[in-house]
Amino acid sequence: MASSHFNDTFLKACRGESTPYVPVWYMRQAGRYQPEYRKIRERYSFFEMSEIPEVCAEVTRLPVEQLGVDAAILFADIMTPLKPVGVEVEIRPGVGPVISNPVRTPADVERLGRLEPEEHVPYVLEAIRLLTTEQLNVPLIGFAGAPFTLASYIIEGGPSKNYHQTKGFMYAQPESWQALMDKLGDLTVAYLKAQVAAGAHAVQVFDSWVGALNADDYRTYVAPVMHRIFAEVKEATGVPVICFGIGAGHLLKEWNRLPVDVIGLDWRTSIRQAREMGIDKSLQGNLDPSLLLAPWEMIEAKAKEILDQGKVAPGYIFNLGHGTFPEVRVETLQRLTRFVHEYTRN
Ligand SMILES: Cc1c2[nH]c(c1CCC(=O)O)Cc1[nH]c(c(CCC(=O)O)c1C)Cc1[nH]c(c(CCC(=O)O)c1C)Cc1[nH]c(c(C)c1CCC(=O)O)C2
Repeated sequence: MASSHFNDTFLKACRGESTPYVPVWYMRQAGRYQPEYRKIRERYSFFEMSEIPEVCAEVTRLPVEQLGVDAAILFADIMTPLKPVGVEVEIRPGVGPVISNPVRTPADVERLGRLEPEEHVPYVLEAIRLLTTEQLNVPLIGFAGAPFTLASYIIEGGPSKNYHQTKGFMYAQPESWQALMDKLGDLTVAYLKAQVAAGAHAVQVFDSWVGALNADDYRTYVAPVMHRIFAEVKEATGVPVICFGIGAGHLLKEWNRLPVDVIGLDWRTSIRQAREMGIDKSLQGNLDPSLLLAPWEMIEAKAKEILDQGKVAPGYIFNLGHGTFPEVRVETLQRLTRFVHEYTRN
């Protein structure tokens, strides 16, 4: 451990226990808004950065040291575990993952391989070991993309606005869709279990784009695999698990039935609304990241409003409603972190 004091406020809040202040971290807290990140990125591609354990660990640590946040998140991408099982993917700046051999047929689903974490992503596990045995004094969050969101990239071949190909595949080829969910579910369970075995203290599953489905279709086509992933990871590891997605306010009641500890909210649903809907898990979120470009007074007023709703009960973690982005100033996130800590310290 970097210092003798391990800050476990984030883990306590995940478990619904009381904390001396509201813990905070930011989605995409390692990224191009940091001059130090941009400097390292000049020398490596995205995947090179995350595949060299020392570089991965350095980039993961940077926001913890720079912003004073209460948790680190592994520097990798949701596409990381798909590369070794046959998905040809590159990360294009300003675009995201682009896949040159998209999945379009049942035969394409058959061809996807099985993930053996120690063999296929040893660098991820090595970076986690470096971070958790000596470098960090805050918890490390491991993560994975959820099957629907991963499927959306590998079927569309890249980012999408309406997910026609993905949902078309789901409706037109339900058996093959099920096979795909099973495969991606196995991959996600193996990947998350390996991350925790290597030292990760909690895991977040990003189902960023699942809000494209209505609640009935979510129940039919996606909820079973999500249930299995969370149940198997919880059973095997016992660490807190977080479920997050964008534009998924209409799915919150479905998520509340999953065996998760924390639900991550985007900015469309307030903490109060989620509680009024009967969501009884710990909550994480949800300042609109666009607000980070507004004058400080506006950011502070909105943060206050969110914190006033969150801090009334244990089981709350401050975060953004989605990732931070290149135009955000480091100073803004530093100031916001200080504000969250000071405003909620009891
Ligand atoms: C959908 C999704 C992706 N990746 C991820 C998601 C789920 C969360 C979300 O909804 O944002 C998850 C992710 N991607 C990254 C992390 C690392 C940890 C962290 O949050 O700091 C995490 C947790 C690094 C990254 N992943 C990516 C970057 C930028 C890479 C670069 O330096 O060019 C980073 C730091 C690339 C990426 N990868 C993806 C996108 C949309 C992009 C951004 C494209 C861009 O705007 O340039 C797919």
